[in-house]
Amino acid sequence: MFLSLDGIDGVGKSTQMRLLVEWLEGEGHRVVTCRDPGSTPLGETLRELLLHSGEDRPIGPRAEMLMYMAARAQLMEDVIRPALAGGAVVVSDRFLMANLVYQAHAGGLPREAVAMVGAVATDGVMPDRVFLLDLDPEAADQRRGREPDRMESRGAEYRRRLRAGFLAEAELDPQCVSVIDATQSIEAIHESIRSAVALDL
Ligand SMILES: Nc1ncnc2c1ncn2[C@@H]1O[C@H](COP(=O)(O)OP(=O)(O)O)[C@@H](O)[C@H]1O
Ligand SMILES: Cc1cn([C@H]2C[C@H](O)[C@@H](COP(=O)(O)OP(=O)(O)O)O2)c(=O)[nH]c1=O
Repeated sequence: MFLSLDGIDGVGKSTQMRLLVEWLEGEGHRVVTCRDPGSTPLGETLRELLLHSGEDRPIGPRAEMLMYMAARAQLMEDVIRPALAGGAVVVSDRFLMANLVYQAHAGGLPREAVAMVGAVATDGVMPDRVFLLDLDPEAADQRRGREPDRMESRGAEYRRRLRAGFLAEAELDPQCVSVIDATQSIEAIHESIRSAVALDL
């Protein structure tokens, strides 16, 4: 089974991922975790470039989209596909939905073009369930508690488009995407995620 968590920055993904993995392992499942972009040598290098490049190394919107896709393609080949083949539960911190939202809905690239590149990058392997943690961007900003990185410093309007983009993507695939009200307590959110996963397992 392949699960992913997504949503705007600071919404509580890492917190929920940790709790979900602890619970799954406690239930006796073998769990493989990853982060997108990242979790391979190429992916971590691309992540560093994507999140920490300064003005001396501009990254245009198309290059940015393709760099996220390249990181994901390597992640699929080296981590996700072998883990699924070996019977593990894969839990990914973000996946293709983030590309559709950050680079298409909020970033202005055509959604269908990004989706087509996504089909190549993932080789058609998609999460069985995506947990979308939904929160007002201002509330998420307050939770973050550190300096914004390159993606996080794009301003309030971009962040509002992100939230709307995530909700629009969720509406396109309500069977697969569970939208969770992230204003709830950490434990209440964990409980919703856990009960949905228990039904799927
Ligand atoms: N439901 C919640 N309510 C209040 N604070 C939360 C909640 N979930 C996470 N936090 C806090 O918000 C901050 C960001 O959470 P984190 O899991 O790192 O978010 P993300 O991985 O989405 O950036 C952390 O300090 C975390 O303890
Ligand atoms: C996967 C992905 C992430 N992103 C962005 C979202 C985040 O701002 C950033 C990295 O995500 P994340 O792992 O959430 O970083 P953090 O350590 O800040 O929690 O990259 C995209 O723009 N496109 C993508 O395809």
